[in-house]
Amino acid sequence: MSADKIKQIEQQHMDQVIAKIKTAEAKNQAKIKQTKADEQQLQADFPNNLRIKTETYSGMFETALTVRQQQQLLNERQNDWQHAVRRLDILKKMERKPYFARIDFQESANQQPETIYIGLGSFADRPDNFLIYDWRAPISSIYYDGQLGKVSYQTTAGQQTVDVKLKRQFLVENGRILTVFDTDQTVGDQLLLEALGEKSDTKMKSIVTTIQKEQNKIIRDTQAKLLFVQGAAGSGKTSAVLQRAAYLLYRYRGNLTSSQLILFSPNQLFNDYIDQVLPDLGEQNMVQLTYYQYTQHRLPRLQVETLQQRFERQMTASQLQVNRLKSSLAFQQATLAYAKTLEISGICFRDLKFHGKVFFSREQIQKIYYSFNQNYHLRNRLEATKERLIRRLNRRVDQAAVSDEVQKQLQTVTPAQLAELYGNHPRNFQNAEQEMKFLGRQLIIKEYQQLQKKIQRNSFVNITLQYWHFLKQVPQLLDLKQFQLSLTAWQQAITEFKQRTLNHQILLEDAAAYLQLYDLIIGKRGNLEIKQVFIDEVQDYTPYQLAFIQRQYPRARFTLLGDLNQAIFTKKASYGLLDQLGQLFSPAETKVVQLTKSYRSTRQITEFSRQILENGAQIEPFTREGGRPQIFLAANEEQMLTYALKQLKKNQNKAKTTAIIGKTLAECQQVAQQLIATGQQVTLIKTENQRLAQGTIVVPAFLAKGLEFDEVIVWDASQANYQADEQRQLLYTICSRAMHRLVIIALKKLSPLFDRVDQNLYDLEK
Ligand SMILES: Nc1ncnc2c1ncn2[C@@H]1O[C@H](COP(=O)(O)OP(=O)(O)OP(=O)(O)O)[C@@H](O)[C@H]1O
Repeated sequence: MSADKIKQIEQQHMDQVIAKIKTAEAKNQAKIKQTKADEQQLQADFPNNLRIKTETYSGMFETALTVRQQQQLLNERQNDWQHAVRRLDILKKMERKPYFARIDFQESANQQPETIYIGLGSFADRPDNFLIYDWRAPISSIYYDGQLGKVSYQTTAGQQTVDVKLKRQFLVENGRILTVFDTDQTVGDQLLLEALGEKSDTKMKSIVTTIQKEQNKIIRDTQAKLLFVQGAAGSGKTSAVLQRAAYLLYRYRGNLTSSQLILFSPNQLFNDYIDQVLPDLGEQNMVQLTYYQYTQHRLPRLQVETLQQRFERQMTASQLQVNRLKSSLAFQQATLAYAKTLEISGICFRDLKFHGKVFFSREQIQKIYYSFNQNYHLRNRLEATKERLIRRLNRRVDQAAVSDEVQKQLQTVTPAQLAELYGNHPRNFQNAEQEMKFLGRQLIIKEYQQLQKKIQRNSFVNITLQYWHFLKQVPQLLDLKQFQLSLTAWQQAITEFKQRTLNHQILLEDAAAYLQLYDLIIGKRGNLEIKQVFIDEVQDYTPYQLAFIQRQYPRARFTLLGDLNQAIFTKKASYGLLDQLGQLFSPAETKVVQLTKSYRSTRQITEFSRQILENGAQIEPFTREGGRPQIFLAANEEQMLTYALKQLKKNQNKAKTTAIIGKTLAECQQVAQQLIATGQQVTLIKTENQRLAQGTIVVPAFLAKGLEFDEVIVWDASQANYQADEQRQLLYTICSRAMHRLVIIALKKLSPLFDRVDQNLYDLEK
């Protein structure tokens, strides 16, 4: 059959499906209206149906029951309504693009071939007559997994094998089929090529129509407790994990909701960049946060080191070793061991004060804390202490209530104040003494409530002092020599920690251990609700941080995605990460998937940037062609600027997004200023709380993580700026942000980190 004929027949089919989708939309709209009307009716009728009976206990019970029932009915209507609204949203999307693929297959030789169409959601015009299958349905897997011929897929009843006869892809716009590709005509990659050739956007798009086989494995895995994805820059890790979240929500519908998923992102800017993907797939967004946000939220009194501070912090050799120690699992083990010793002695408390005077001294509190027998562990020890403190507080309040001073004060209150003191309390006191005691208590209770809150919130635990005490114990708990550290160097680190806390500051590497110790002392239980934790750019987490996160979500399965070659914070230490993870998750329940093909950049850019790495050989470029990267060696700053302006002009004509990526924020501020002075429209991205913008942006490397741009101009990749070997991963990360064009500008002498790159892979201008 000719291609035109195929297209025509397929269009007819699509038209029929769209007509049915439209009918369903109308029905859905009616349903939305109906459920809303029902809800309003229910609300309006409520006062008529409700008979308030409060005279007797059973009457009150009956009233409460009616209110509960009403609430339940309302909730049901609300759910129906939300469900219908969401469904309508998907139908509207499907009306424009009902499906993107068709598969013909035979279950066995003597059975009729079947045809299915695959789209964003499933759609049936009658029960069991599916016109479209959800891309996440078990059968849809064969579209992503294999070529023609025998292909297996996983069903709830086990593995099933079918013979795939036809695999057809459609490029659709507004209900019109633009192109049809049959993958047996060796144009399987055509659709992918089209997708990758598109312009960059300030929002990430879903990859549902072109998920690759390896990515499909990540998306559909339901076995592993730890799924670790090591993938080259641009290999689709982030894309795959978002598709995975959508898949899991579908697969466990009814048992899993988006509020039970959590995603740790590298920075807030990135969070914003990816927040459309799940809604585009018809799912609600999950909680997205950064590790910094998590720790800062839990440490309101301290200023946790920001991304920029962390990136730009200069460390001496021994500070680097201290950092390595504080990042390690050995340090975590030391924290746990130290906490255990606190069951016997050594806990640090602070005085609880009232009106500036000591109310419970720390010695008193400590005495209570250690008065319980050895069966009391940290958690119940603290609980029991709090209980006793509250009891003592109550006794003191009772005493104060009948004191002469308070009783005298009572004589002076106005009738209105008196009425307030009585509140709703029935006035059936046994005697006048009881009544005066009650009123006295009411009068002073507010003042004491502050103290009570302090007790409830564990304010009497001096965690900073405790952590400092712990740091001092560390040489007894682990071998400093293993971290090439002398005792003096360690003591210096303790002094620095103390100095910082005096200024209310804490380093990110201290935050995990500090919180861990606090959690152990107060016996904080993990969040049992969360079922899936996703961590993107995991190479920038330390083993300690991962261990800490793992303890926060004890019931969750973990998907960790990263590229050890892009460790811009943890640098080479990240190469050992996988080994360390082996200590946190059982190897039997761990699955490691490698993604080696890089989709983001043109072949020329990937071939160039992988050579910056010492071990980049296994990164495979995707065959999308473009120009060779350009390197420009400028003699002075003026030339740098002129060259950059020339590049920007080219892109502005094509309405492309260009990112000028500098090493530090200071450098970026300077470049942006200079460009603006020449009349250029540029957006400087200074903090992670900004939004990405179209056009030209100037962004420091540490914020460009995970993002991509049509063109990247690396600002000043000179020897002066990128010299040390530990900058290699940073340079690779920056270069690999480019989708279509990569330009590198350097002042005077190019960074030696490019020495490894084959000179035929780029154009050099001077
Ligand atoms: N199967 C696919 N179909 C279409 N586009 C894809 C596919 N896989 C990846 N891409 C595209 O490649 C680009 C890079 O993907 P993504 O950002 O998910 O990669 P990554 O591995 O997280 O990269 P990095 O580590 O550099 O942050 C995106 O534009 C994405 O849309």
